[in-house]
Amino acid sequence: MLFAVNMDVRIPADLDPQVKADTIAREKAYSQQLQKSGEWRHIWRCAGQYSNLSIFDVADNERLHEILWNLPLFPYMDVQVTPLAQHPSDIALSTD
Ligand SMILES: O=C(O)CC1=CCC(=O)O1
Repeated sequence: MLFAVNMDVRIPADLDPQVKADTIAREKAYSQQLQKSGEWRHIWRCAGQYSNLSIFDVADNERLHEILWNLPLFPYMDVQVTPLAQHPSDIALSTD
């Protein structure tokens, strides 16, 4: 199942710099592990924002929830999830 996930990162200004650096490093390692496994298909920076737009390919809603809930930055994020369906105009689906 494909999902588009928008993550807006809102780290408090008064968060300890070492905790912030450690959390961001753990976020990167966690994300890259899931990219290698194929569940985190794409990650794009939303230009001009501390946000990303990511595409996940996971077995079900529960697996997506597990992945998002365990993001090290999750406590500092606003997350929006959009389930994706095939578009009928997608030329990849065309039999013509
Ligand atoms: O910087 C971000 O957009 C938050 C984030 C998600 C995965 C990652 O490595 O950083």
